[in-house]
Amino acid sequence: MVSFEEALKTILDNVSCVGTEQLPLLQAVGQVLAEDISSPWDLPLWDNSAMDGYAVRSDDCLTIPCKLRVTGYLPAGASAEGLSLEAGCAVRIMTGAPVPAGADAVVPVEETGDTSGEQVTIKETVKPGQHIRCQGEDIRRGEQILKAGSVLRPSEISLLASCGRPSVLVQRRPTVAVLSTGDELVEIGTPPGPAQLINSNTTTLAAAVREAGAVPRILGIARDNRLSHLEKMRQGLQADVLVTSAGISAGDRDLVRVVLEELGVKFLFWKVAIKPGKPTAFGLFEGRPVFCLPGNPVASQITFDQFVRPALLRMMGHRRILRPALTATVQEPIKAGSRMRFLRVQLTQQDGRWLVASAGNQETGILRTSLLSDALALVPANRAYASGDEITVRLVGEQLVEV
Ligand SMILES: Nc1nc2c(c(=O)[nH]1)N[C@H]1C(S)=C(S)[C@@H](COP(=O)(O)OP(=O)(O)OC[C@H]3O[C@@H](n4cnc5c(N)ncnc54)[C@H](O)[C@@H]3O)O[C@H]1N2
Ligand code: MOO
Repeated sequence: MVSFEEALKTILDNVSCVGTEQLPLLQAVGQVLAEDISSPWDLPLWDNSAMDGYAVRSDDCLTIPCKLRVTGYLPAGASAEGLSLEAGCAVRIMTGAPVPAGADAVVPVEETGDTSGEQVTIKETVKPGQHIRCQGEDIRRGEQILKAGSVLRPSEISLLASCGRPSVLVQRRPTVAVLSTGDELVEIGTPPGPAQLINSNTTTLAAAVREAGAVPRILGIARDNRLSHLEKMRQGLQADVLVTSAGISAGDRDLVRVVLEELGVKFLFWKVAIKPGKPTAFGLFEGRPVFCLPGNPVASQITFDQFVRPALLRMMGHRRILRPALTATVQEPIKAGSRMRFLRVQLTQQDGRWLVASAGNQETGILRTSLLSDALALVPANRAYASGDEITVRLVGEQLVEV
């Protein structure tokens, strides 16, 4: 049996990006850039006004107040070509409009008076260069603005759009086949009969695949016989990644590993010293990862989050692949166990410290506890904690703050 750390390392050492694709900007949000980007032009493209007001020559405004003659009007979108500001003159200008030749400052309208006629009074001191956004002050033409490996957030998209890029080369999202196994399962929509239960793991795992940014392919249910497993798994092995649920422990009908081996999957481990999630297996089929997760819904969710999610993120080119961890203070004693454990916990903040408390019954059949938890506490094997001890917790889900 491998340790949690060994299992994660084995997985991460054996996965890599699956290829690139050219995508329109909007479809590329959240993906990882696969090319370096240089700007084709200066940004700003030309000197422009940062305020609604008057373009002036600062030398004309050495004595305050002063009066200038208004000789033009430049709304955003108007061209300043051929326009040159004479001494003693001002041009009415709007935010974003090009600054006319000769002007070296913009005076916001609030700092002016007597603006009705052909004159304007400048009421405040004018510094050369004020309220002018200079050509190229942000980015120079030819300058590298984004490196391959950058994650495309709205701020990266903003730069790409400003550079006139309609599409970009990004790391492709892997396809992930999701297969549940078991004779006891019925699909959502069919009321479960005696000894039957709803196949919830398929939808849960597909949702987690989508949340990670990859593309789920639902294969349905493989029944507990070799032929059914063979048929579904052949399909599943065509995807970039195969994730199976259940049928991987010691039961008489636990066929997953045997059939995958028959199809050519080479397993690198098939048990991990963690609770929940001991019967987790990982293998490769023609270099593509195959994850076999335990059937217990909580175990399958936790093992997906700890093993499959980081692997998918790495396959999409992300460098940040682990959920954030923090140190929290234990409020109730935690007993030692023989395997490393993931406890579903709640976090609260007090006097700048994080306090951690169990989110409820930790049995792997209990779904409610997951709903109530906002982190997983990582309890090493054979380690007990007393109240007041510090423990590492890993946040689950997106952590936002309420208003
Ligand atoms: N002798 C041993 N028995 C078990 C061991 C062991 O090491 N030795 N490990 C236990 C642990 S821990 C777990 S976890 C389970 C996992 O076993 P499997 O992955 O083989 O899963 P199953 O036995 O087929 O099912 C477990 C449980 O989950 C329910 N299930 C299965 N599929 C789904 C689904 N798609 N949606 C919702 N629920 C599902 C299933 O009905 C069972 O209740 O094995 C222990 N036993
Ligand atoms: O360790 Mo099994 O993975 O829950 O309950």
